Amino acid sequence: MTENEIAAGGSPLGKEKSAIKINKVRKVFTRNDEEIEAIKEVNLDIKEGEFVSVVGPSGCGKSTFLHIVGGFIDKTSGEVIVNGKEVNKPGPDRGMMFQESTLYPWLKVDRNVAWGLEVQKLPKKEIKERVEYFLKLVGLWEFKNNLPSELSGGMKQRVSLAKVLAFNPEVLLMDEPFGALDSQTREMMQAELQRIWSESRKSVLFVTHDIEEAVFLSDYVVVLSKRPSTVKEVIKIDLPRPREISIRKSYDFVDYRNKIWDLLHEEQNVKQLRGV
Ligand SMILES: Nc1ncnc2c1ncn2[C@@H]1O[C@H](COP(=O)(O)OP(=O)(O)OP(=O)(O)O)[C@@H](O)[C@H]1O
Repeated sequence: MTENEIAAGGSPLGKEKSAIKINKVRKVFTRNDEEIEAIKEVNLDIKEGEFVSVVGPSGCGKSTFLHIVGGFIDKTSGEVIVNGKEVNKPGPDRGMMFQESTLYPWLKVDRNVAWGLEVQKLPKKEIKERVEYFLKLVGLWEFKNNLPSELSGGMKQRVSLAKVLAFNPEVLLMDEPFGALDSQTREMMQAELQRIWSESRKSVLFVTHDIEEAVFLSDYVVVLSKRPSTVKEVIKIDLPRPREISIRKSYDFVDYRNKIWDLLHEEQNVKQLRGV
């Protein structure tokens, strides 16, 4: 995916397969007879295996956008296509992860990961294998018999990730998944997510407020404008992988960070001048 291709809403000649294609998505909320235009128009084409982050000024519509892709919020117009199929409701092809863990407090870790698979009535042997594989992948197999209340915030989010991956979704949609964690745990989780992503090679759409998190994890960072949002710029993050935590100190990393910071602050300044 190149910047021009994304800006143009896709790569007509591209050989790589699209994982998530967003065509002219617009969203207007209605509250007390008042219309609130959250998203003016977003076009994106995320190829299979890409990690794409979305950043933008507070309230610009990032979560709304991700929830539209997840099928949890109806769009006003436009099209969302995941692996060739138009989506209008939640489905197992899209695994969603939120800021707060969605684990059941009364179920042990392994049962939490198994729960959705049991609902889907998968064979017992397959459930057992998937639970073991994904708990090992997130490094928490030895905590399989613990309750969520016995885990730290970072561990809970790793279990949540194992739970989502166990469904084998085609794409992962992540809404500030590390937003509630302290900065050190957050850095550790970012490194973990990079490792897990490189092993699973899922396509990821990741919403964050944290510019460094976006640069560290992503192939592309999509910068949204202030509300009603449009795609202001798409930045290709051309840093080698795997990325060590120390890459944050490199000249190139700081350069990407500053560029995105400037783009976001241009948006915020316009807002302040207007007194909004
Ligand atoms: N259900 C709703 N009804 C009416 N307006 C809504 C609804 N949900 C969101 N909005 C509005 O849409 C806009 C975008 O909200 P959204 O939460 O998507 O932004 P965001 O970029 O994720 O915000 P933040 O960065 O603060 O988390 C906001 O103005 C918000 O008030």
